[in-house]
Amino acid sequence: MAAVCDQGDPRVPAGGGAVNLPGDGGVISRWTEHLAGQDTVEIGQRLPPHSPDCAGCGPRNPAGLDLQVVRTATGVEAVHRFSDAQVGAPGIAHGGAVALAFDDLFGFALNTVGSLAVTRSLTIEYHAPFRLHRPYTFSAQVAQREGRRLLLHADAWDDAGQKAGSAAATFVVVDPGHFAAGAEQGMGRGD
Ligand SMILES: CCCCCCCCCCCC(=O)SCCNC(=O)CCNC(=O)[C@H](O)C(C)(C)COP(=O)(O)OP(=O)(O)OC[C@H]1O[C@@H](n2cnc3c(N)ncnc32)[C@H](O)[C@@H]1OP(=O)(O)O
Repeated sequence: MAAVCDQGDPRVPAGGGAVNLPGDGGVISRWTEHLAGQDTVEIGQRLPPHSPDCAGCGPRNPAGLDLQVVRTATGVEAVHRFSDAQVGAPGIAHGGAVALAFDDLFGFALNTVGSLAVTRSLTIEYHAPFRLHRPYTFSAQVAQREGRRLLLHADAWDDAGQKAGSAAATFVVVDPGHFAAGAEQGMGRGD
């Protein structure tokens, strides 16, 4: 099967694409192609970042989480340790950083349905504090599709198997033109 992620350098996803917006550096066209190739993604395979500068998964963003996401049988998964840069209360990850992790992981779950979509609503349940430097396993999947609406669910567990958080989101399917204004203004600091 064809790989959608260039394992050699996750900063440079493979592929081209028919949709090109000025100023996007090819990010939108590459991501659209990855989504279209969703049935070629193997279970356990790492997925490419949304962009090199993405706050959730971009390896080039020094303020980002640098999430490493893999495809699972039912959706996507990431094991993540929050760092000192994401501290809220002492020793505990900021709730907004946890929400970022869930939201970005939902963006990867789009690979299982092959649609480009954006977050319309996001609800987080914080069951327990997310401790800094401790590994948490985040798992997400698309639960339902109703027209343009995608209903998604995610959970996060600590390394003792206790649920630390869960999330529900509604994403709305958009076409690549949705990102045109942002692309014209530059999608990241490298553009
Ligand atoms: C660059 C590489 C790519 C990368 C792509 C992946 C990157 C993922 C990154 C993580 C995700 C993000 O951060 S995304 C960034 C944060 N999110 C955003 O910026 C989105 C901002 N919002 C918008 O642009 C807009 O509101 C849209 C596009 C989401 C929707 O606007 P619209 O197109 O006018 O659609 P609208 O008619 O309002 O709603 C569409 C349908 O959804 C329903 N709907 C609306 N709200 C809700 C709701 N809360 N719960 C249930 N259903 C709802 C409506 O009833 C309707 O149903 P019906 O009448 O059709 O039945």
